[in-house]
Amino acid sequence: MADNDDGLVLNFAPQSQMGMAAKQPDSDINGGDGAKRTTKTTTTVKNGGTPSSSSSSQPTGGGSKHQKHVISSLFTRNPEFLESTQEYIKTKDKSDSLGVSSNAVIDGSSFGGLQLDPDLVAHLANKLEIVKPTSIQTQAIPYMIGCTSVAGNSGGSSSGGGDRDVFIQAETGSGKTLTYLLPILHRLMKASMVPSDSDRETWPSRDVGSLAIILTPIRELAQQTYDTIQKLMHIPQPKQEDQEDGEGKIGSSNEGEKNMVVRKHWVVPGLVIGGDKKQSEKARLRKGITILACTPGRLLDHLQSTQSFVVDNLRWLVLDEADRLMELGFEKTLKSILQILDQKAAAAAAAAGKNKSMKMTPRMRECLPKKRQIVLCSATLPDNVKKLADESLNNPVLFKAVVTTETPGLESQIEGGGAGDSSAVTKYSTPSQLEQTCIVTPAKLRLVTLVTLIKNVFTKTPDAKILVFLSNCDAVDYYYHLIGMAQSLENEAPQDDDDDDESDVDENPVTKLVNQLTKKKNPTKGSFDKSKRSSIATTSTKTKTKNDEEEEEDPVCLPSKILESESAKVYRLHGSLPQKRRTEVFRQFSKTNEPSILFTTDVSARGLDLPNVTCIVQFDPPTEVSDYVHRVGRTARLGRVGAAYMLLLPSETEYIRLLKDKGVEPTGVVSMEHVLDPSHNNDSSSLSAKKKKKVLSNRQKKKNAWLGNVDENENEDDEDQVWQNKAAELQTIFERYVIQNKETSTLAKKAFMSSIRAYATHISSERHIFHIKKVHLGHLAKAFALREAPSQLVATNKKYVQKQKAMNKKTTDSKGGGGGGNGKNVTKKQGGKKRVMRASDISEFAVGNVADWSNAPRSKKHKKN
Ligand SMILES: Nc1ncnc2c1ncn2[C@@H]1O[C@H](COP(=O)(O)OP(=O)(O)OP(=O)(O)O)[C@@H](O)[C@H]1O
Repeated sequence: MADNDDGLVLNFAPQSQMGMAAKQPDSDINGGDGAKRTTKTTTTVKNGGTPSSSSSSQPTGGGSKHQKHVISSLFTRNPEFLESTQEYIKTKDKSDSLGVSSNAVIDGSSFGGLQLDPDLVAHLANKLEIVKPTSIQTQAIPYMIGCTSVAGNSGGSSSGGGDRDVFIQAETGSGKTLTYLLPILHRLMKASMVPSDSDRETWPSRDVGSLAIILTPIRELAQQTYDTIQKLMHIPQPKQEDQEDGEGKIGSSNEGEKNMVVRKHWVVPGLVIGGDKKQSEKARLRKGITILACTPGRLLDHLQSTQSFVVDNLRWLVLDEADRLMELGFEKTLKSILQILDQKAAAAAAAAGKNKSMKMTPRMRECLPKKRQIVLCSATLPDNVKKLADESLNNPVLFKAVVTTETPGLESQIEGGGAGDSSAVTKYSTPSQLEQTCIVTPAKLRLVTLVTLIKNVFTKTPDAKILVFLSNCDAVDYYYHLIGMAQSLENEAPQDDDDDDESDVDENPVTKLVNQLTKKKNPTKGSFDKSKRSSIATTSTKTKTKNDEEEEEDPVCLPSKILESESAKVYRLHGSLPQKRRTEVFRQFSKTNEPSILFTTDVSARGLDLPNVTCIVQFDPPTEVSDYVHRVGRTARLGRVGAAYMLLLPSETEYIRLLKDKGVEPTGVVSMEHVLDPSHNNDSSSLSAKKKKKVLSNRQKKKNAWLGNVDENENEDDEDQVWQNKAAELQTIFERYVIQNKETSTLAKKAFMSSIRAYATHISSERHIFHIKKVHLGHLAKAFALREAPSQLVATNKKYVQKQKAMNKKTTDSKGGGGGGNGKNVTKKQGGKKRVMRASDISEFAVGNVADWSNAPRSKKHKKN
């Protein structure tokens, strides 16, 4: 254990008085030149342990002026971040942009004006309170329902457009789902019209099979789309006598629709996602699902194995979050899906040519697209999607609500079927009313900054709903437990207090805390033990018995005791949870109006429309800028306000420039003091001034310390002392909780290692910013409330690597060197040797070579070796 990072460092004397226990500066791997070196350390107290005596001649209780300077090691040896010297903090002027909402509905417009079916318009207004369209809806809906053609269109239908493939590109929360769903429903409604005196046999039926497939990369998104379709489908069927009053369809001004009635019972929505019972899905597909929401893997499975799944007449294939669906992992599945759909369509067309019925009524042929239309939909348009447009789409037309590229005329390039200039810089756009702040915080302070930030949000908005994005499932599990279970000392049950008197003498909160910690005789006792866990669970489906206590099902959420918001609930959502639990969490977090935090991976980054999310926190930066756009897009939806925070290490601040290059401009960049120090909470400018002054006087203070002089900036230091003590106290609570709870300690180590692995997965163009060698692993351990030096973790990791190697060998042997399962094996060259990583080694969205990070220098000694 490297003790330099392991505990509270209490500073009672100038360095001139320091003895052997004085800290040596860490190796320069952390933060380079900017690393701040402490000069006042004399006594090290390991959290939860006994103060280790140093050679300091100073007593540990009150007395000299310097004795009240208690600086936690949290605040020493951190790399500097001086806001005023960073040119990229000149962010856009808030007052210029934040007032205008770029993804809101358009005043003075209406869905009726878009030529949508009047019943549908009435239903939207009366039941769903959707009256005015957004910009992207105004642009794309008229074309997709076949009312308008596109200038220069050579491939549109005779009905004036609507049949070409479509790309819908607009900001997050701008209503893209309704943009493609409303035209589909409108055309299905039209296809449902039959002459009022017609025979039942001539009515459209479910036998026609699936006419629209909506493909999404994530199950929750498929579920959400399915729910939306269901809501839209609840259009009341007009009474027959009303429809047959001689005027035909109510509200229709179309001559051809006179004496027609709507028979829409055959339009049935369905959902097919992995993790559900396949047999029941098969049964539903056999009966006929007209609009199917699904995920790629399960769709391909049914296309290959469910004979009764009819897709011969498919008219719409919507790829929601198209860029994600085209990424590695989905690309192959998607290609296979397209191949099968093409084969089936060709076979059906040939059969129809031989006079075999395709179960399409004449009205269907008239109202639906003449052939399958592919609709690609996303807030981001990277190059791989342009490539897809070039290769697979039918003369596509692009509808976009924002400028996405610097290259003028991209729209026409896509319309013409070209992939565009691959050298063009892809530009993204985030809602203009979204407040985006980057918080630069040293690795050691990441945890306390996160928790204090959450507390600050709850203070400002007591019923806030917060999403915290992490890079991997293990980190989600860990922080969910930590924030959900740890509690402050005041909330703790009284302990044995044999020697209480001593602790009351010292008024310093940190010392008091340390004294309390050293009193613990049995570390497994206390308020954090396992048995307590069940008692604070809010929702548990199982009745607890003695025997099954160990296996007790996890609750859906935990009531946090650490967040100073009495009723704050902590949730978690990631791809390794059972599907039932995922659905439960998604639904509960969606509908809750209580203050809540959802710890999640990128599984929640795209498409999810979680109502009233106040704020997004990116604790781990995303691995691509497009992911940043989607993550922050979970708030500030449809013209509402929202805030997004991203924590960056001082060594990562260049990422802000990279964001700017891609069109994403944070509205503020601040250091962690802005969060931790309450006096700065609402005034970032004063922070800069204060910070600047502080850094400038740093040398002088060091000098004073060496000379044993009284510091002139003492008052300012006292102010800092308060919030620094508070932060240290918070850190200690977490560290103690981890130490006392074996289960959490294991989770913490797992989370640490998975996070390091995930760090290695940043795309190559970002790797110079997010390079593991720039991260001080000892400092980073603090962010996981771990006091163990990484060397201990490395030992664990070595075992892990060996185990994985053995497993890989087994897999390679048994499969004759081939890849396994759905995932791809990644071959990495290491030290001249090839090492195969199985896809199963990799946490969700957290691919990386386990061995990479252990090669990073961890200490001077290690570096030398
Ligand atoms: N015209 C409208 N009027 C009122 N509400 C609308 C309108 N259009 C969409 N909505 C609602 O706005 C919310 C956001 O819509 P949606 O999820 O389709 O956004 P999106 O553009 O697909 O976002 P993302 O890119 O994050 O997937 C939904 O709750 C939807 O029902």
